[in-house]
Amino acid sequence: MRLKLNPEAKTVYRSIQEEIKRRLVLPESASLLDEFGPVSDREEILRRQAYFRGTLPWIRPELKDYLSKVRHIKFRRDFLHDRILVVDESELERAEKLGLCEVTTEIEDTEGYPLVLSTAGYGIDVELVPSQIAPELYVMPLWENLETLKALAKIGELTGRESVAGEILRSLEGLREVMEKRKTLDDLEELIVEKERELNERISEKLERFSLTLSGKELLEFLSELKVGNYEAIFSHFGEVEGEILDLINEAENELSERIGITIELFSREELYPVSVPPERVEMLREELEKELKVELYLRSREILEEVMPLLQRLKEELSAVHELDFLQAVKDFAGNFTFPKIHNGGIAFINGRHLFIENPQPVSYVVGRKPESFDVPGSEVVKDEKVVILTGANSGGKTSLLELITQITLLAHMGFPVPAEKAWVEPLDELFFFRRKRSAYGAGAFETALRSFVRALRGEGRKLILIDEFEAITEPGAAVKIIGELLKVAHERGFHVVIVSHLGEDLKAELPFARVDGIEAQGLDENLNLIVDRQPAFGKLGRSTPELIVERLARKKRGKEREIFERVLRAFRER
Ligand SMILES: Nc1ncnc2c1ncn2[C@@H]1O[C@H](COP(=O)(O)OP(=O)(O)OP(=O)(O)O)[C@@H](O)[C@H]1O
Repeated sequence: MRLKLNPEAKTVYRSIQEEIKRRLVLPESASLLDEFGPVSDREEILRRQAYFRGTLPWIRPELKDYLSKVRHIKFRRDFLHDRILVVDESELERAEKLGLCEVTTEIEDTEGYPLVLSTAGYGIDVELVPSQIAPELYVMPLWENLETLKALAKIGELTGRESVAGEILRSLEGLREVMEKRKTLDDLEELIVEKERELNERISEKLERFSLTLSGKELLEFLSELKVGNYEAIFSHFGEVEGEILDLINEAENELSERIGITIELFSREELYPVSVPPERVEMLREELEKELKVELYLRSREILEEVMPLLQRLKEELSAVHELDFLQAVKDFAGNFTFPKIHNGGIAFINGRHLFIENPQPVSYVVGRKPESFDVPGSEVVKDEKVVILTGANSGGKTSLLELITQITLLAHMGFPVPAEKAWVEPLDELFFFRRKRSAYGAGAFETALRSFVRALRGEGRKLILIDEFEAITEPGAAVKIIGELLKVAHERGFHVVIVSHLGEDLKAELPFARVDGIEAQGLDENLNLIVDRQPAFGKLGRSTPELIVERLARKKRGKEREIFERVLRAFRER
């Protein structure tokens, strides 16, 4: 059963959700939070508390960095055009149904396919299962998500639950060499152009040096040999250079071969300078390389998949568990130093509660309904398990904030979450109402609306907590006492718990003997007439109002006749 909330209580619930949501690192984890909506069922609350008690201690702050690196790994079925499967007539239908690649019974059809697989002994031997026909469909998504796998392995270490990712990563190492060659293939043209340029540079250097050595005495010899027609000597001179250039070309080709893993003759030997690679030769090389790599990638993938296949189910589970971990780290970050409330019987109480949205709030202790035995807050001796409480006090004393704090603690408790307090007791409710003061609403219309919502909260049965912020602001004080007084009597008769903020504490108290009046006490005013407030309400004690404090301050400050008048006004307050 869900805890019913009126619109303003719902708004508080949403702001709590937002606080937790903004701590998630993966947006998809948000759906988990929705499963923790407030419920009225005591068993369910206790079950959730047990769940958090069991899981939150495992959550470490470093987890967040690794969770943010996890991406969903998608394994997609695909039709692969680079392979053909040769099968026996009897298997044809089953093979085609797999829909992974072209299937045939004729060996002639395999022409032009880099990969020929067969269940009938005509190519690489396979069985009719996707993991043998298209192992790349499993292995490539893993390879493309190395970061995710590394993060999962680390998350496993951090949470003390060993991940299968480590083992998968070790198997995937077997793919590195092929993948590096593939990368070289992508950059093939660039690589060759670069080699060509480098080679031509070196040859041109050599030629330059050669022309220089020829410039002196040698040139004269050269000419004289030319005159007598001694061509052999001339050629041997040139031959030496030619040999050196060929050496350079071989060296460059060897380097390239090593990079791409096959032996090649790329550069033309006809024209030695400048050397160049004919484009058709680059194309041929590319095709040959591609074919080789396809086969290599297939074989490697198949080997790896054999090791990895039994781990994939666990991997999937770990990937979805990541969202749960993300949810838990957000809860821990939000509620790390909170406490689990005790399930209470009759009302709500907390010691040193801290408002969620006030920075460095003064902790406040409060009780509505049955006072727990260990509620040992100073001044609480006067508390008599009152279900209806009238909260009074100076302007800006923190009355609205206290109602908000009660709402926050109630909501979190019903979500099964820990609450921002040192100790807390919460009775599982059926309904929670929070009525804010409508600052801009005046006049009969606004009054009527407020009255109707209050009465709606009062009708019907169930365990209810009703929080009302200053109802009389929209009506005359005299009428307000009558209306509020009567409505609070109804609430009391029905056993509902109510906290109502009001400046009419004194008058209401006279009408309602069963109610408690608490006051947020201003301790005084500072020299700028700012209130010095103790946010902790005093139990069973009316809070002094701001005008009273101002009168008091003036009475203390002034002299003579003026002072006498101020003192008389002050006495009027005290005698009320
Ligand atoms: N426990 C607290 N610790 C620190 N600051 C607080 C606390 N409670 C309230 N305040 C601050 O005091 C200011 C006034 O609070 P709030 O509006 O709740 O007072 P109020 O009594 O409802 O005032 P009003 O009489 O105008 O309705 C706010 O700025 C709020 O942030």
